[in-house]
Amino acid sequence: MKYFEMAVAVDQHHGFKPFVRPSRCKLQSYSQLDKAMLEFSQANFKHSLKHAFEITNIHRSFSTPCLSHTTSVEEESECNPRIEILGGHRAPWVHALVVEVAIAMTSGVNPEPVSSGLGGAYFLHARNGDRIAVTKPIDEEPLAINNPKGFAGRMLGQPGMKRSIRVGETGFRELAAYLLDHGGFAGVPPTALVKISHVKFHVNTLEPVPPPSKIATLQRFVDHDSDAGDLGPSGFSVSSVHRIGILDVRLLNLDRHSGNILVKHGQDSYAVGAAELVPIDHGLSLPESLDDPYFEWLHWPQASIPFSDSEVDYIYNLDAFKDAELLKAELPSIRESSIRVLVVCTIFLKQATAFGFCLADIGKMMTREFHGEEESWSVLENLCINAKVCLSGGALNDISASDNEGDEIIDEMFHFDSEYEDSSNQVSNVPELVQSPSKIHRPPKIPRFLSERWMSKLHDAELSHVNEEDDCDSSTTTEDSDKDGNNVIDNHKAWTLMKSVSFAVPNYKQDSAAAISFGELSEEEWELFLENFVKLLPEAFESRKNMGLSKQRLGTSCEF
Ligand SMILES: Nc1ncnc2c1ncn2[C@@H]1O[C@H](COP(=O)(O)OP(=O)(O)OP(=O)(O)O)[C@@H](O)[C@H]1O
Repeated sequence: MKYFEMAVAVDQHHGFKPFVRPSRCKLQSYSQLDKAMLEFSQANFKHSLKHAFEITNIHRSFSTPCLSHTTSVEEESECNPRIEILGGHRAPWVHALVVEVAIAMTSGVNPEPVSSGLGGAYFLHARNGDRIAVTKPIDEEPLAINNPKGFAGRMLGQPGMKRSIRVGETGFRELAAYLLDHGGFAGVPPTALVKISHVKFHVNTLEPVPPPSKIATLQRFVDHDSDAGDLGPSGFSVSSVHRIGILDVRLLNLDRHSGNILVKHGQDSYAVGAAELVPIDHGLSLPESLDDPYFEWLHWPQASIPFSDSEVDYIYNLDAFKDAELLKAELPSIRESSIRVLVVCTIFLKQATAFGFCLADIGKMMTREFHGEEESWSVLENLCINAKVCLSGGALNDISASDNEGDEIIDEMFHFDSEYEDSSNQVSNVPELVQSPSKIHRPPKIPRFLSERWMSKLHDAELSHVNEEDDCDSSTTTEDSDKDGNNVIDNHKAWTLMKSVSFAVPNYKQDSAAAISFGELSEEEWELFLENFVKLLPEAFESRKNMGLSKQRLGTSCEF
């Protein structure tokens, strides 16, 4: 049983800020505390302000580490540890977590640096020594200026470990993952974005400096027995694997390695399928452009088991646009380009599930393939390239007229972060494995579906699964002559043509420097892109299914 006194402090920048200190009021549970804190902080502004003034003296006299009502001058001079919520106010359990941490900070225990991982992470302890939270300051991320593990060097906002995610922006994504994990479906631990002041964190300087204020993620510590890297997957429950996989697909998680999955054994620690999994570390999710995800579960047998009815229901009820609104409301710092990646991946997941694919099928379609030293676009990326090709409809006729203009249109379809090239020169102390490629290549060549060159390529391509009618239609009716006798192509016919061939042509060669992004599209283009994308899905899925079935047939008919 815990005893708390609750109060709310207010400042003009951050609104309501809860603080507590051990006291007389009795609460039955943390959920009750969380609810009470939330209600309290949402109370009438004037009342809370008055209350804040009333409690200011109590706060000071007790030297609590809580959120106080102070001016910025007072704030500077005050040196008690402080914590305030910057993001996640309305998320469940967040207030209880922050309150608990605030109380723990009274004990003056220093954060315990976590040895694993590439970024700076710290365990926070309760007075009794139990770990209660993990905090990760954003300036200690891998490559960020104060990284304590030798991976420092870049400025906030420059490309990070993954070029599609900037340094200093992984914290938003950790909170986004928690916000999007509706009903705790995947079990992302309660997470908030906080500002922590007057606490000893790492700073890369030899000068003695007072502990700085840091923006950090704060996540509930989850008791666990090991991580997924310590065990074979046979012990993991099917639903745990599916739920984490569903989250990863929605977020296009680039970093779901086994160390980012905590394992809690069931009562019988050796029972098959009994262990529950807890996903952590979502900082490399929601990239600004499509990228190559890493899904550790991809080859676990559980991922090939069909989704259960309740999982299918959950997926069916996902609303990509509501999720986008949620992120915009709760996390204004998340970029539109990342939100659009969420929308594309959610639609892809929903449609693929409705088509009957299992988690492994879906994960594979999102992952790039390597052939020798060459990497090829994923099925999802190919789809998006094709849906973007359709957007250039207005300019399509121009492509055949001039190679240069055609190149421009192709360039527009891919995202090249010119900052990347510039910023890579400023990198220092960055291990070779994460340095930028020395040369930025041209974008991958994609078929110019209206140029003569591309048309002839199409005819050469193996169109085994394309039905004859479409084939015949596309070859005879898509080209007309303009008044100068040049071939021009009607957009509608072009669409029909593209639809019929887009999954028959070989994967376009992937170029490591290119990425498919959506942030640059106007609202109108974005809507049109999504329309195109959804139209293309059934054909792509059918094609994929046929590939799978033919492989299966090959397998069963083989005699050894
Ligand atoms: N919510 C949590 N509960 C328990 N332990 C945690 C939690 N979050 C992180 N940890 C522990 O802290 C370690 C480092 O955390 P995390 O993986 O998030 O850091 P990172 O620096 O981003 O790592 P990476 O190099 O994998 O990106 C984890 O391996 C895990 O042992």
